[in-house]
Amino acid sequence: MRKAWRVADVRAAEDALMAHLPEGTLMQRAAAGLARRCALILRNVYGAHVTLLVGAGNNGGDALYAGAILANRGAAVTAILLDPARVHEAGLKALKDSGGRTAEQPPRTVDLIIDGIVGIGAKGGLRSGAAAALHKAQGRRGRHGQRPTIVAVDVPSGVDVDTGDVPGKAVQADVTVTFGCLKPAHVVGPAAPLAGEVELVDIGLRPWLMADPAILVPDRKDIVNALPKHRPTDEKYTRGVVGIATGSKTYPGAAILSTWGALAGPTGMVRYAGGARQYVVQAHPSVVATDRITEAGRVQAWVVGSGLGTDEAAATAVRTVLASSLPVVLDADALNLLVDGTMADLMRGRSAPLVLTPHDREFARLAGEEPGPDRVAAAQRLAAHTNAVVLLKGDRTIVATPSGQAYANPTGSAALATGGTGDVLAGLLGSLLAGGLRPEVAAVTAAYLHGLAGREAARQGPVSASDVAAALRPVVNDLRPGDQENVVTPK
Ligand SMILES: NC(=O)C1=CN([C@@H]2O[C@H](COP(=O)(O)OP(=O)(O)OC[C@H]3O[C@@H](n4cnc5c(N)ncnc54)[C@H](OP(=O)(O)O)[C@@H]3O)[C@@H](O)[C@H]2O)[C@@H](O)CC1
Ligand SMILES: Nc1ncnc2c1ncn2[C@@H]1O[C@H](COP(=O)(O)OP(=O)(O)O)[C@@H](O)[C@H]1O
Ligand SMILES: [K+]
Repeated sequence: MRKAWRVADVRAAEDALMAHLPEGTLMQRAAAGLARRCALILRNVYGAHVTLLVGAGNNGGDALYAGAILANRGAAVTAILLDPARVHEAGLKALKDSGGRTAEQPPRTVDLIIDGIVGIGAKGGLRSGAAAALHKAQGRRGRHGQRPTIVAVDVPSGVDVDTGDVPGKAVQADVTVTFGCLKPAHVVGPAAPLAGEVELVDIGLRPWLMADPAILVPDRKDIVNALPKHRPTDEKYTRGVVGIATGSKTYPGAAILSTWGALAGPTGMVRYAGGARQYVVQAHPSVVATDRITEAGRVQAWVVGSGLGTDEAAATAVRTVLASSLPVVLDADALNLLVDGTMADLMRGRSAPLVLTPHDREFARLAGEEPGPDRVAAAQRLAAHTNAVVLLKGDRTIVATPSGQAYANPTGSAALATGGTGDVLAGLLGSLLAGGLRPEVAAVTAAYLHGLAGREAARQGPVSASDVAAALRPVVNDLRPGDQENVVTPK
């Protein structure tokens, strides 16, 4: 897992580390890493035109020192000081001593813009002076007529570092060079795509980060490790059976899509219970279908939700699974049935895992408030309140546990923003739960695989939820560890 820490924890670690180092050491390390990445982007540093946007804090200091390193290597470096009365003096001196200069306007040629406007000290969106300087520099062209590359120092300026919110104007970076550790803005919210490619420079901070990370971000290895391995002795029941109670005669599509998602998961069998049974069996002959949950036979987890409606029969279905001692996923209509609070005790009193998968509007109905700018905190609050793992859907889907752990999914794809893809996700998630994964691991794994499937489907053209469902199986297969086989060695 990659990890992101909040600003207060970063500052505490920096203070602790700096107490052991000569003054300025951390900034020198940061600037060296920043300059190294800029040089790689420029390829020929000699003769390159670099413009620094320099704010009044240490973020500007980093930019000035990196500018000095590039100037020493023969780049023409121009610093635009956004607040000339408050500038990192030692950094400015270093730049000037290396042949760099200051100016009020960016020069005619700009190959590279270094955004040192503001870092972890940010408050609100870009201020007007900074936004104007950025706009001008971005309008220039490089030596070869190309648009300037933008490298953000630590974070793209203008974002809320702790939440990933973008409250106003902000820098859209090609590359962000960050120091010591990732921060939430690199991995969640609308800020994350503004960072472009994120490079983490080691400045020796990690041993001093005492606080727990605010957010975990799974990578491919985590998902490979999470996926169950089939044993040679497995049969369908030992692999787990997932029960799907979604869709209805009116909405059979939801049932077909969620069973499709479930079929891509690790379970040995998928049971369906509900009004769309005929359609489901037609689409997926391996599914064993009944009309009602109580008739379905044994399963190891239930998915109840989308397309079910919110009538008394639907409410009974939700109550039945909540009263069981099985892991449960509640999605879509099932979430709306929780809103009036009549099932609150049943829900909070469960000891078996429960995963809620709201999108923003479902979240607002359920929580009584919009997720707002801090989606991680919002998901954590709902998770604590409901005693459930909450998977808050979005372009960077968040998973939060009742104990306050939060994960951000890195694989989201706008291709998923199409009707029915949530049904596919819920089915897959149910299969992972029935396969024995802990609820937060199942949720994180499902979101990750679902995002990859969206990307894969998008390679073939416009995406529908069926395409995402069809793409899931090869995606899962690609990440699933090889099954144990009985290998017979010839004599
Ligand atoms: N600490 C360390 O050891 C290390 C720290 N390092 C570096 O220091 C950075 C943190 O530096 P920092 O604490 O000086 O704050 P910083 O991000 O420069 O911002 C403060 C300035 O920004 C201004 N400003 C605020 N909001 C704004 C906005 N929306 N738009 C425009 N301007 C805005 C604010 O103005 P004010 O509110 O005071 O008027 C003030 O002038 C960190 O991100 C990393 O790069 C590295 O060298 C590694 C070692
Ligand atoms: N812009 C986006 N980028 C990445 N993923 C997205 C985006 N928009 C939606 N998604 C994903 O698509 C799915 C949509 O689910 P949902 O809103 O329940 O739709 P439906 O109810 O139509 O199935 C979620 O997994 C969500 O995270
Ligand atoms: K910055």
